[in-house]
Amino acid sequence: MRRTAVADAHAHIGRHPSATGISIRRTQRAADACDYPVMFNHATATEVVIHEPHAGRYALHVHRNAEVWTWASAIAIAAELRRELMRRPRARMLVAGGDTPASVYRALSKAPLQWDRVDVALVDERWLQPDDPDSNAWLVRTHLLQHHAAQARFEPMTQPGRRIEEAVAIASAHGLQPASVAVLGMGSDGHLASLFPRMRDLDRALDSRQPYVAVDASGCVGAQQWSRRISLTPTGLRHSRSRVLLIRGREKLDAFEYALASGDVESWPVLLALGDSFEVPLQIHWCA
Ligand SMILES: O=C(O)[C@H](O)[C@@H](O)[C@H](O)[C@H](O)COP(=O)(O)O
Repeated sequence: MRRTAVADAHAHIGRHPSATGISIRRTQRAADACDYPVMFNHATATEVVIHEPHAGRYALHVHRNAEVWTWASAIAIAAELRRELMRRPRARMLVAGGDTPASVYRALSKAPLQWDRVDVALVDERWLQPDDPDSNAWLVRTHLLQHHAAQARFEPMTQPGRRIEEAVAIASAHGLQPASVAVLGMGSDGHLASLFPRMRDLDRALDSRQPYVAVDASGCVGAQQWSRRISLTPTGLRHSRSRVLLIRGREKLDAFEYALASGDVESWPVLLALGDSFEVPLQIHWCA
């Protein structure tokens, strides 16, 4: 049976505990695990860094540059989908919006998978119609649902004439199905999906038993001009078998480290992706 890129990365590693208590694992040939048209020499391009106190909660894949980050992230996501398709008739994937994941989605769209057996849904959406270039649906259609991935089945949340309550109910009904992977983004303020630090609706979203809620992010800088949104909840995230967090830039890595140090979910909702209830660690892919 074919191994996943991430599994191979872990299988081929040599482990070097450092003086700081951070152990660094150097990957070798992780990209060989996937029959992608791999366009870079992946060997020794990536380090997996695990802060020991959080071992088992997350692994941080540090990539040498944006190209390696793009392809390694896409390969890791494709491997999750492939593994699911080997076991089940369909695979479900949740995807984030924002600017960061566009190149990963373009690379992923070329993965040789049976995309007609893949369902794609959003982690969150701004309350915009799907043909609005600022909507997350537009991002997904433009960058992910291309090439092979054009065969995937996409569930946009918004539609002309659909009220926000209906959109939430429909997304929540679909969101009860298990997803093989949730592709997540994070704002520099530590927001996850559309769960913003100290947002007025945050407690309700955190306590919700539904996979999605409508939120009012007025006053939250990270929400930019789109304060009305629909977001995945912690309940919704628990329906994903694996989580991949895509971040780039020193500012976001620093924010993540502040979040870990603080441990305060209301100030750093990204911590929800780490929760103790998950069976597999969060896989973070980062480059400068
Ligand atoms: O609709 C949104 O704004 C997003 O889904 C959001 O949660 C995003 O993932 C982060 O804000 C990161 O966005 P950037 O990649 O643009 O920094």
